[in-house]
Parts: sequence; structure tokens; C-alpha cells
Amino acid sequence: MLFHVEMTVNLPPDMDPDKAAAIKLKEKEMAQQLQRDGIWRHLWRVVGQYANVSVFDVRDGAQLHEILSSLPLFPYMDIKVQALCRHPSSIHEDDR
Ligand SMILES: O=C(O)C[C@H]1C=CC(=O)O1
Repeated sequence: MLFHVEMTVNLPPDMDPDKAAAIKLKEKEMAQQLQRDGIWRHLWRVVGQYANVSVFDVRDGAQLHEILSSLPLFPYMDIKVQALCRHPSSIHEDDR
């Protein structure tokens, strides 16, 4: 099942820079592993914002929640989720 996810990062401006760097590094490692696993299908930067637009391929909303809430940046992100399904005019057979 595909989900469109928008994440906006709001790190506290007074957060210790070393702590922020460590969180971002852990987030990057996890994001890249989830991409290698085929779960985090798309990851795009929103131009001009500390935000991304992503597509996740997961079993259901419960699995997506489990993944999103385990991200190191989760406590510092506003997250919007929309469930997706195949568009009848899509020519891409792999869209689910
Ligand atoms: O930078 C971001 O958009 C937040 C988050 C998503 C992937 C990652 O590495 O960090």
C-alpha cells in the first residue's frame, strides 16, 4: 500500500549542534536503509524548505506509523499522510 508523506523538520534553534548532527546522521542511515529495503520509495526535497515529500510502500497504516514514529527526527517533524491507490489512467502497472 502506497502513502504520500510530507515531513517538515522543526529542530529547536537552540539545539546543541552536535546533538542535531547526530540525529540527522541516524535519520540518514535509517532513511537510506528503508530505501534499500524498497519501503521508502521516493524521497524528494521541497525546494526552499527543510521538508520532504516521500512515498512509502508498506503493508498498512499501522506499519507506516511504526516506521515514522521510529525515525530519529520524529519528535521534531510535522507529518502529513495521504493514502494512495492506483489511478485508472495510470500506465504504470507497478502502481499499487
Ligand atoms: O531531511 C529531511 O527531509 C528529513 C529526513 C528525511 C530523510 C532524512 O534523511 O532526513
